[in-house]
Order: sequence, then C-alpha cells, then structure tokens
Amino acid sequence: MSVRRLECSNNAEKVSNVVPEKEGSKSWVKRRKLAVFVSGGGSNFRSINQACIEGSVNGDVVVLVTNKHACGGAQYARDKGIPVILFPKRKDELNGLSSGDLVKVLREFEVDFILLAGYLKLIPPELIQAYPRSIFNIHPSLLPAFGGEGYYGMEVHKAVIASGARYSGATIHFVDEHYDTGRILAQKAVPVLANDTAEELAARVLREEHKLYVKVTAALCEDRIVWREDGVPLIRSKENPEEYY
Ligand SMILES: Nc1nc2c(c(=O)[nH]1)N[C@@H](CN(C=O)c1ccc(C(=O)N[C@@H](CCC(=O)O)C(=O)O)cc1)CN2
Ligand SMILES: NCC(=O)N[C@@H]1O[C@H](COP(=O)([O-])[O-])[C@@H](O)[C@H]1O
Repeated sequence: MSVRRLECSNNAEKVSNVVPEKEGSKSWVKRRKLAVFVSGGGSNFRSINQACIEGSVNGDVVVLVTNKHACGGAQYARDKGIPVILFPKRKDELNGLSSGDLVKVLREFEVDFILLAGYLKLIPPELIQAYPRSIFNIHPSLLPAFGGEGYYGMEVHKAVIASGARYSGATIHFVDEHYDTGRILAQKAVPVLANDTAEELAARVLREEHKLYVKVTAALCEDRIVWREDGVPLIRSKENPEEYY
C-alpha cells in the first residue's frame, strides 16, 4: 500500500526562526512553533518543553492555553516565561478568549501545531478548521476503547481496571469535532497487572505518555507524518526512512 506526505496547513517557510541543520550545513530546518493546551499539572507539557530545550524536538512551545489559570501547567509556563492564555471564556470571568480571538492570537504567535495535553474542554470547530491536520491529543487508553465524553483522567483508568482488560496504554490522535474520534497516529501498550490500583496504572501509562508525545512531536517538527492511501496517518522512522510505524 503506498503512502503520500502530509500537506501541513502551516508549512510556509519563515526565515526568522530557522536554524542550520548542522555546522556548515547549507540546508535550513525551520523550527516549528507549538501551542500546548492543559487543564491540570501539565507533566506532558513539561516533558515536551524540556525536549524542545534539549534539542530532541525541533520546535518551541510559544504559548500555553488553559481553562484553569491557576493549574500546575499554567504556573510552570509562567515560571518559564511562556505566555499563558485563558480559553474558553467563562460567563463569570472578565478575561478569557472567544474561539475567534483564540485563532487570531495563535496566528499572531505563528503556531504550527496545537498539542492537547490533559486539556478537558471540547475544542470548537472554528479552531479545528483553522488548523487542519495540525491539532493533536494524548489520551490515556488504547483508543477507541475507553474514550469519549466522561473518559478523562482517573475515570479512564478506573474503567480499564473494572473491565478486566489486560492491556491499556497511551494514544496520540488527530483532533476532530468529537472527543477522541480523530485518526489515531501513535500508540504504546502498557500491561494492566492483576492487583493494579487506578493510581498505579495511571502512573505506568503516564511514563509512556511522556516518551510517546516527545517522539511524535519530534516527528511532527521534522515533517515525518505521511498518509497511507486508505487515509491512515503513519510516522516515517528517523533512523530508517524506509520504515513507518
Ligand atoms: N474537539 C475535540 N476536543 C477535545 C478532544 C477531542 O478529541 N476533540 N479531546 C479532549 C481530551 N479528552 C480525551 O482525550 C477528553 C477531555 C474531556 C472529556 C470530558 O468528558 N469532559 C467533560 C468536562 C470535564 C471538565 O470540565 O472537568 C465534559 O465535556 O463533560 C472527554 C475527553 C480535549 N478536547
Ligand atoms: N481524556 C483526556 C485525558 O484524560 N488526558 C490525560 O490527562 C492526563 C494529563 O496529565 P498531565 O497534565 O500531567 O500531562 C494525561 O494522563 C492525559 O493522557
């Protein structure tokens, strides 16, 4: 089955933020700009930001979006000097952006990709249309199992254990108009042990989430996402460009 490259919505070259691929290299590699959306502690956000700083991801987190201005992820962003935006706007709050204003601000930040990482509100169609095939989410189960409305955080792990499933894991998928129904891009399976508590399973899955999201974000920023002819997105291996996963 043949594959073709993903045509990103934001792949226009911008000279201002390119860096040489290696010393003396003639080819330039544009550093991608990332927006991360969180609602809680933000450990996935922190691991992605750390990978950007260390160079394993060819990108930078340029803005943090949250619906909880005091959450741990927002506090970490402030400590690192990353701008924090409140979305969505709640009726009883003065600040906070509308969907249209959020799109404008993300364009001003020249955001290439949007990464949801523990963000618990529904992304509106306006934002999805503005960033086609450029919004991603990480979910703490092997979708399509244990996904959809009501399946977030510990609720997911409790349901997995109650079901008797022997495996769970992490899924990264494209975001569409509904919760957890977008095209699956990457997964990592994790065993469920006979005497697991939901907290123990959550911790085991979260460790794999951190690794998986960094790996996928690195692929995004190196333009290594391709589409199989049946519409399934794949990641081209960095080590062996003839291999996909
Ligand atoms: N348009 C989309 N928006 C979001 C998606 C998505 O796939 N498409 N993913 C979610 C993240 N998510 C699972 O990965 C998820 C988050 C929240 C819920 C949920 O049931 N939320 C509750 C409200 C929870 C709260 O406010 O505390 C609800 O809507 O009643 C399910 C799945 C992020 N957005
Ligand atoms: N359905 C969405 C959902 O449940 N997302 C989950 O919230 C946690 C956020 O942790 P973090 O804030 O430490 O990254 C993660 O486990 C993520 O998969």
